[in-house]
Amino acid sequence: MTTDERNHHVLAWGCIADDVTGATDLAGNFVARGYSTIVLFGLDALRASSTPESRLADVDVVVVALKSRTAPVDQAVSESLSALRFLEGAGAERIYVKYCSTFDSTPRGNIGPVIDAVLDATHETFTIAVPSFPDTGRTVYNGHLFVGGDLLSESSMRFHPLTPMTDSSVPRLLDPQTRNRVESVRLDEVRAGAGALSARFGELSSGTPGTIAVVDAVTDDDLATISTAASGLRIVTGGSGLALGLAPSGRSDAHSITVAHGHRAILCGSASLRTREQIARARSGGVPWRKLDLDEVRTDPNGTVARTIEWARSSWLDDPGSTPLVYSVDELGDIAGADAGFDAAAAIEDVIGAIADGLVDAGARQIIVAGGETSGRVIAQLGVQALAIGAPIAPGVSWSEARTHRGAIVDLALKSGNFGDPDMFLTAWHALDAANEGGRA
Ligand SMILES: Nc1ncnc2c1ncn2[C@@H]1O[C@H](COP(=O)(O)OP(=O)(O)O)[C@@H](O)[C@H]1O
Ligand SMILES: O=C(O)[C@@H](O)C(=O)COP(=O)(O)O
Repeated sequence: MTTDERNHHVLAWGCIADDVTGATDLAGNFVARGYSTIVLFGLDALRASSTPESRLADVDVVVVALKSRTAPVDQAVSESLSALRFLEGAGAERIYVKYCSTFDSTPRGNIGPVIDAVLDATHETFTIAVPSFPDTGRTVYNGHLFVGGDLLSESSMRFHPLTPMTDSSVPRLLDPQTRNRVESVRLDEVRAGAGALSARFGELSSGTPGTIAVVDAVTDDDLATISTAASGLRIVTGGSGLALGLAPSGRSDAHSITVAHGHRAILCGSASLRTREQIARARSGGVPWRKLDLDEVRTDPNGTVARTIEWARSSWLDDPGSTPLVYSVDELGDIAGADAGFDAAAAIEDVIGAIADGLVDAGARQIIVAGGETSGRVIAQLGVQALAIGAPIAPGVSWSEARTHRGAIVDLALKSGNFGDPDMFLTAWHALDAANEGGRA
């Protein structure tokens, strides 16, 4: 934390994340570099923080978590601008626009329109776009995004229920979304070193309209070079990986959360390949499970919620340490298309949100939620306004501490669809168990 002459709190970074798991992913990476970081949710949380000093004292980074990735473009832009105004009011020196490391978007947006709006509002004309997050297998080479060595368009992301990714070229994906010029900065230009790269950014930053440079990065060292070269930029954009390129802050107290005592549960609305692997591994590991029935969700959502909560209660009665798992997709064929006659995605989000609320009322205090959209719904339903970041579980996933609208303290692991080891639903609890003695994780 730094302070200016008027002893006014200055944030090193203010971040605008387009979904909730993405926000905790980014926050975890800032924490890993020693920045004390808080995640705030949506506009209500921002209004509640109109006197940021109390909530933001001793914080280096604020990540505002929106649920704007698949919102209508106008809404995504206006919410992002509200977040920007809040962050600027809170004294943010630099702004980080966070989107998915698999560039989840449609030809209309929302990545391009949000970047355009943030550049306009800050009177900046140049920024970089860096989706790479090598620790999770996402790399960019010659402008092409790879997921674990496969082109994005040949990865499981081509089947995403909301943002199917069928092209791998980041410049080609971004171009129809933005009013700015899109340029590609290749790996050899990155490997030429931070000085040369910074000069290249300088060349690209002249002229009208403005420019968004999609920068290749294959390793954490590339991210460090980009981060150094971009140190003069007020606005940066990317996945969370770029934060890992920052020099360490030197702070050793960046993460710490209360270990909440109570039952455990796992809630998955994610259809991602890795989540499906984690579900299969948990089921074969003996975790009690319940798969949501789409017909029942459509015809009797309230009954579905009530029966699921009752089932979880009976699992805990049988074994108080059990981790009941609720999910909706085993295989791609389970995903209801637009022809299902109802908005299955929204209905499942609503049901999982209500189940989360009921489970907390029933005593759940440690919960894994899989999927960004799903996590956004759960956070809204629980009325969570802020998250503190705790122990890491896997690249991009950490435990966090929340206070619900009824005042319960709950530890949450909000897991991006494709993140975490296949056995994460069995092993993520170890970080809390290990910290139990001291009560902090
Ligand atoms: N069986 C299903 N049919 C259609 N949509 C579904 C189904 N199960 C889950 N969904 C929806 O798919 C979306 C998954 O998005 P998200 O939660 O971000 O996870 P991920 O991106 O990992 O798939 C959510 O809106 C969820 O409600
Ligand atoms: O950048 C990433 O990959 C993640 O932070 C992320 O945003 C993933 O989104 P979901 O898969 O929708 O959780």
